[in-house]
Amino acid sequence: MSQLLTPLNTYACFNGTVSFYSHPSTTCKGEMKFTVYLPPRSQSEPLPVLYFLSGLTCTEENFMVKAGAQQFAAKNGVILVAPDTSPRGANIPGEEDDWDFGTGAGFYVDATQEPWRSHYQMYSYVTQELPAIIAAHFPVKIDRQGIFGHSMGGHGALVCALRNPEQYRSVSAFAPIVAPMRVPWGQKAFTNYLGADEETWRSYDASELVLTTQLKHSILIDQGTADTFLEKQLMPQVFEQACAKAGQPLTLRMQDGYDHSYYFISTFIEDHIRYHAEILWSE
Ligand SMILES: N[C@@H](CCC(=O)N[C@@H](CSC=O)C(=O)NCC(=O)O)C(=O)O
Repeated sequence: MSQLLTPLNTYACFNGTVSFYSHPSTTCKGEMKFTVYLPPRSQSEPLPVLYFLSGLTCTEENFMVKAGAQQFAAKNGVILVAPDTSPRGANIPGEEDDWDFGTGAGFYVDATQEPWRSHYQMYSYVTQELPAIIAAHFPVKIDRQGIFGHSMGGHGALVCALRNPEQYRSVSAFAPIVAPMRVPWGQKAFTNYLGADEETWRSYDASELVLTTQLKHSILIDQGTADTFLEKQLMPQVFEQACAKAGQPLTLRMQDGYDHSYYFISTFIEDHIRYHAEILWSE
């Protein structure tokens, strides 16, 4: 597993630092990028770490620039990590053709189909390679990890947490794709990355996973009512019903008038970071 990091840029932020890094990924077989926010407390003690998975078209930069998360990470003593959303420059035919598939749209799955399987291994990258790199280079409490995300990244966060309940103590999401098997974005990605057999899709669908694995803590989801993707791509009611059936505690907050943008995320980011910090600092 590669541990070589190339520092790119560093910016002072709320008495801590936002830093951009690049590294050769053995999982994705190419150069990958991520950003880290180190709050001031990390200079004197190891801290919990909170991973943010971004949505379609995003890079490692969107969340750090637009969400306004750093001041609340500083206040609550958590390190933030935001990876890129796909491999880049893999030279796979068609990877740049669509904004909702290929580059910028890795969907946090391990592709099993050609030509994607050689590089598009975002599930393993996010759950294994990246945490190992973070643990090797930054002052994190490795037994205190949380994960959250937006849209495609909300789907990724829920799937990573439900498949690894011992690894992630807390999970939340903004406007997540909670039922990818039933919606066009998910069906397109899963058909191409995972193949036509829909049975193989279940292990990447939060509304299926929650029926068999429940988490210790309540899941927090915020969803805007003015989100243009709400009915066709997001369908939070499917996850709500699955959680009710499985007995999984869920706080689903329908936020009146909010859309799918980072204006929505930045409005509620404080609540999410406080939710994670309370769990990650407890016990
Ligand atoms: N085609 C548009 C819309 C793309 C978009 O809304 N992307 C969201 C995530 S959608 C689900 O995963 C996003 O986070 N965009 C980046 C941003 O900074 O807002 C487009 O190309 O923008």
